[in-house]
Amino acid sequence: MDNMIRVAVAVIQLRDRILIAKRPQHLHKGGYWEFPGGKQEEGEHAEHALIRECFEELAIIPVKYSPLIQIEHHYPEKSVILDVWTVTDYLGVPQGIEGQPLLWCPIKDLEDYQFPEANLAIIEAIQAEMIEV
Ligand SMILES: Nc1nc2c([nH]c(=O)n2[C@H]2C[C@H](O)[C@@H](COP(=O)(O)OP(=O)(O)OP(=O)(O)O)O2)c(=O)[nH]1
Ligand SMILES: [Mg+2]
Repeated sequence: MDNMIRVAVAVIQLRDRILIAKRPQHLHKGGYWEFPGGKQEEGEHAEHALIRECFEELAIIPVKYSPLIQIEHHYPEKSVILDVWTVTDYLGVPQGIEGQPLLWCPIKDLEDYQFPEANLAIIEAIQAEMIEV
């Protein structure tokens, strides 16, 4: 489908925690928790979108990252392909550059937060693949 929106999503891991952010109220899925990220631009490589979104939303630069999962999801109002990456090292200290609240959530507690529907599969992948250290 050519009206799919491709989204780069960063699962930023520090030991047994993942960084989550609260989506600004005025956006699609506003008020839900999310993994930082955003829309891939026309002609942009997926990795570049990941790095750019981390910088724009958190002021960090990922240096160690790998693909985790790709999810196609159809919301009533739009269809997305979430291109999800695990980020295990980065430069800088994450800050909510767009005023979004940030939280380092223990991996085992992720299901206690309200995420968009498509994120269920991401949380399952995190809990299945990430070894708690
Ligand atoms: N960033 C992010 N987006 C998600 C997640 N789960 C999920 O369904 N989405 C959807 C919601 C949005 O429709 C889309 C991401 O768009 P976005 O609003 O973050 O895009 P963006 O940062 O480029 O922002 P903008 O273009 O609206 O300024 O993907 C998630 O965990 N993180
Ligand atoms: Mg975003």
